[in-house]
Amino acid sequence: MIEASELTKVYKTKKKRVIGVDNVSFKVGKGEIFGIVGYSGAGKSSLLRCINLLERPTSGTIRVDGLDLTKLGTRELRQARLKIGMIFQHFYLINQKTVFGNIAFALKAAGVRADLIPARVEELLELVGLSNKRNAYPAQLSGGQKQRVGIARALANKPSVLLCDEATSALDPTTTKSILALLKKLNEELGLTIVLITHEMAVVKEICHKMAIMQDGKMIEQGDVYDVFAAPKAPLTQEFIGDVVSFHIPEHTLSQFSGTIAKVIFKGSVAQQGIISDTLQQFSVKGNFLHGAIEYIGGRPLGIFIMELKGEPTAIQEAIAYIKQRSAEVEVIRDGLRAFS
Ligand SMILES: Nc1ncnc2c1ncn2[C@@H]1O[C@H](COP(=O)(O)OP(=O)(O)OP(=O)(O)O)[C@@H](O)[C@H]1O
Repeated sequence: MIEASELTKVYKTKKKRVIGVDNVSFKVGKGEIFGIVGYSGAGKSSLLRCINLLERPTSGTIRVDGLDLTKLGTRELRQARLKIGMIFQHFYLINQKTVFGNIAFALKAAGVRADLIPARVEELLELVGLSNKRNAYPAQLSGGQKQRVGIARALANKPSVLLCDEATSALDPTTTKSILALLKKLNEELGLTIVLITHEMAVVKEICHKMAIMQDGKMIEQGDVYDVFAAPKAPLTQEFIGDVVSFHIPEHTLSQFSGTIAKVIFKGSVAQQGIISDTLQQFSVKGNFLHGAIEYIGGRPLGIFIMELKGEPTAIQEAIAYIKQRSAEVEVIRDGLRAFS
């Protein structure tokens, strides 16, 4: 559906050369929601804008529905872009037009016959839950309602792809949830492929199937959201995940426990908790749960626990190795204190 290969975007100003996107490759399958996370300046907007060629990549290719957009002429590119909708953090609605007028404008601009426009606008208003606001002006709408107009406008020409540029960053948490729920509904009901950029990991956790982390123009890690949450590799990925799944135990609290402190992450089934207690019993290791939760990512449980393990050091090592074999990730945060004293 979307295939970016070795995309690079270099900005040249009079004084310097800035690499916005640095040799990035990724694929997004049809009907997937792909989230790109990174701090400000990481290159997210530049990359997103390369997908519909709002920014022309300096090198590399971008294929959407099999078409290499970098090879298209102006006319063909305009046609291809109709199949790639886009929404923005600041909505960019036309203030002088009503909600109806804003959506109708997108249809008119795409050359839709005038007599077909009203019915299609009504259909779109229904889809985004704004039928009762058709005659309102943007100034009379809340942020969430404005974004719904933005979404309706982006979907006017029945695109197969929707690009979301920090679409919920200007919204409060409750409104963010309702917009994310709408995007998910559109993804499921229309089979819409969505690429979103955000600095909020909660957005990715809420609706994305796949994700990537960007830093200094590069994609430093990518994969299924569940797998990345279960075993983040890059320190920046771990930092972002820590925003939504935090298991920080203060030093002074940890110092009250003398055993080995381990973080245990197990995937897929809540029942696996039993594996840990059975294993500890088998190896004569005592375990204390200090902190823990089961997070649901895309509906799949991911158990994350901080434990104190007490016993003979070799028994602890064996128990950890055994738990690892049984589908859990174990990271020793601190070795036992007394065991080594
Ligand atoms: N038009 C431009 N001219 C020169 N440099 C640019 C231009 N657009 C972006 N950049 C630079 O490219 C790099 C990536 O910027 P980009 O806006 O893509 O990052 P971002 O992750 O989207 O950040 P933000 O969330 O703040 O927009 C930055 O160093 C930025 O200054």
